[in-house]
Amino acid sequence: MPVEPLSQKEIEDRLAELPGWSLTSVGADAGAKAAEVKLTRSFRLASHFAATALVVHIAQVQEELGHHSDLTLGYNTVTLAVNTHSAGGALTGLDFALAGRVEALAAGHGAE
Ligand SMILES: C[C@H](O)[C@H](O)[C@H]1CNC2=NC(N)=NC(=O)C2=N1
Repeated sequence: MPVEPLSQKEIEDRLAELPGWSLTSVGADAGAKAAEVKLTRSFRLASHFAATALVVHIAQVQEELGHHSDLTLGYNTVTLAVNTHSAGGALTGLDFALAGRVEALAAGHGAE
């Protein structure tokens, strides 16, 4: 099933509902490769183990949705960055659906 890119207005409206999430430009290089925009958020946790548990929980949700962020584990931080590869790297409803699911579970991990 094809997924449609969201318009700039749709992106702004959905971002307004997701405090803590922002758009970041990643992957630009000096040559041919253009920067991609990703929907991004970082969380801080109480410990490395707590951060690792959040990564596992997010991975479960990503498998359920069939949609996967770049998911980075730091010492006590977890960072997600996501766009939709099958839409050419555009932002789609799938990215915001994942962000909403992650918001709902992160609080239960004490993530800030
Ligand atoms: C078949 C499978 O669902 C697709 O390859 C999914 C997997 N996870 C994905 N994740 C992201 N971020 N974008 C995609 O287009 C994508 N496609």
